[in-house]
Amino acid sequence: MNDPEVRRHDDADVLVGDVASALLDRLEAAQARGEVPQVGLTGGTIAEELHRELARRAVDSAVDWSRVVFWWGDERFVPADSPDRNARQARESFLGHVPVDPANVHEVPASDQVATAEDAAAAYGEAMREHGAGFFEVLMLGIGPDGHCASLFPGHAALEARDAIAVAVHDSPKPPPDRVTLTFEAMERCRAVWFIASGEGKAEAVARALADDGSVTETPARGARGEETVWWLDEAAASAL
Ligand SMILES: O=C(O)[C@H](O)[C@@H](O)[C@H](O)[C@H](O)COP(=O)(O)O
Repeated sequence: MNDPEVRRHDDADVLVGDVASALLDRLEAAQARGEVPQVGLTGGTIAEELHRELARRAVDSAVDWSRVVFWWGDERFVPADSPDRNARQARESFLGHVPVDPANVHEVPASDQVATAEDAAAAYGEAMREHGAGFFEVLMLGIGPDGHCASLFPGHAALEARDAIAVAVHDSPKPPPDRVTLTFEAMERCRAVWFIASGEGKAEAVARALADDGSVTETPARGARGEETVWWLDEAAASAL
């Protein structure tokens, strides 16, 4: 597991363009090796911008979208058609605009499909085991001002989860309160974990996440590491480094 790499960009537009370009290149390379790459998407505002940019660039890329498998790093435990669902936002901004194979898009079960967030986490983890995932080519993550990533929030029990791919989260400080999140253990099985962060509002959390010392309990993003970990930042988000 390598040390995190930081890649700085002038502004959010340049940041989103570079991440989109790098992701498309990585998917093409994986497919050229005969692989069917698995990608973990994330929620959040800069992720939405990335999704729109990917949809714009998809038509000119060599990626065979029917041979890319999509998962989510976390999801809100709300009804499937809720505007709060990360999957709904990703379908509207990205997946609905590229020819993915619906069988390759694995949403976390919603609150109108299973009884509890615990059931959703168990089913999602089982789906990942069945499909040989957990070895994501790339897992995308955002970071909150409090240093959370996915739905791993400061001081929450999910930070300590072991022997589980996904767990339920309740009383999330970021609404909605009930969620499902990948665990740090699942993230460590990813070839690459890519954080994307934009704006002054993230600068302090980014600096805490990348500091030489600090606690994962206080800044969960410190605990999210893949075989490689890249922080894609604009200058505003990098301004406290
Ligand atoms: O489900 C979620 O809420 C997201 O997965 C969450 O982890 C998000 O990535 C960060 O909170 C950053 O969100 P913003 O980019 O909107 O600040």
